[in-house]
Amino acid sequence: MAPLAETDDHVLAAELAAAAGEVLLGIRARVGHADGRALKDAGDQGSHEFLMAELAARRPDDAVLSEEGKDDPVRLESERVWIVDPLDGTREFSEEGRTDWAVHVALWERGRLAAGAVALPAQGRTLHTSSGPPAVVTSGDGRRPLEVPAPEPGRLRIAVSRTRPPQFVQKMAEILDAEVELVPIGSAGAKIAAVLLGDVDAYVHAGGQYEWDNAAPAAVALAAGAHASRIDGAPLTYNGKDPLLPDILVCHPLSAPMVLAGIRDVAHDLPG
Ligand SMILES: Nc1ncnc2c1ncn2[C@@H]1O[C@H](COP(=O)(O)O)[C@@H](OP(=O)(O)O)[C@H]1O
Ligand SMILES: [Mg+2]
Repeated sequence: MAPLAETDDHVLAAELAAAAGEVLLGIRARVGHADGRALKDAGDQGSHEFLMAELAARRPDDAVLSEEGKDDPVRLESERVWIVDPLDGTREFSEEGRTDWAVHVALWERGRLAAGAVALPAQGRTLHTSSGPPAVVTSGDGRRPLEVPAPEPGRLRIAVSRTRPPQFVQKMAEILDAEVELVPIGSAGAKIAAVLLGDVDAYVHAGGQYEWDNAAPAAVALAAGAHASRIDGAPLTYNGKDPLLPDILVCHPLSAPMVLAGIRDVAHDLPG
């Protein structure tokens, strides 16, 4: 672990997410894909245990909210809470050859997301916040600043869940004043990374999700200059008593008014 990680939360988030990714790649190689359930369980557990041990050692005073851990109410009194999803896109992790799964490590501090990292181990890259350029992507080729690319006029590629796309999204695609393509991708982190890397233009999700599914990706997206909000346009808030955070929109700020208006026109069960 680089010495900087001892004082810099961005560096720690990035290093832990990438290192947990290495743990997961090792588990995938060792357990194999023959028994999908066994592989999913080994991945969830192995990455969770690694992250819990590292956070306990490196930030002993901070609270942790992990998808795989028991929710400790002490986090509601804490000023600093790490919100982690040890393996997002568990289903895709268990499918041979798929690269759309991620490790999420975010830090919530006094009401706001202070740092975040999304490792995409099978893609060999990690997107994370930084104290230099606000967001960066690191890979074998080094490190470069990350800025959400502007959309091509008249075209909108929207990433959606492979298994649980929002009910309204097809209808919305039909009414938007653009050529819309729906792109199924696994993992919230992988979908938001696809927006930030320019592979798609937006991510729309509704119907269920938890803080660990989107805290780290939202932290990176906001740092990269993207729009990230609830699907009614309200800000995303974290470390709630109930960690349910069922919907999210991430896109370039230029696309946000059109997509928010499209959602408003077709969705009848919006929150709030
Ligand atoms: N309707 C829903 N209710 C609860 N969680 C949901 C959900 N839709 C998606 N998720 C969670 O969001 C993550 C991304 O999902 P998807 O790939 O379908 O977009 C997954 O996390 P995990 O893989 O950590 O369980 C999944 O469980
Ligand atoms: Mg998840």
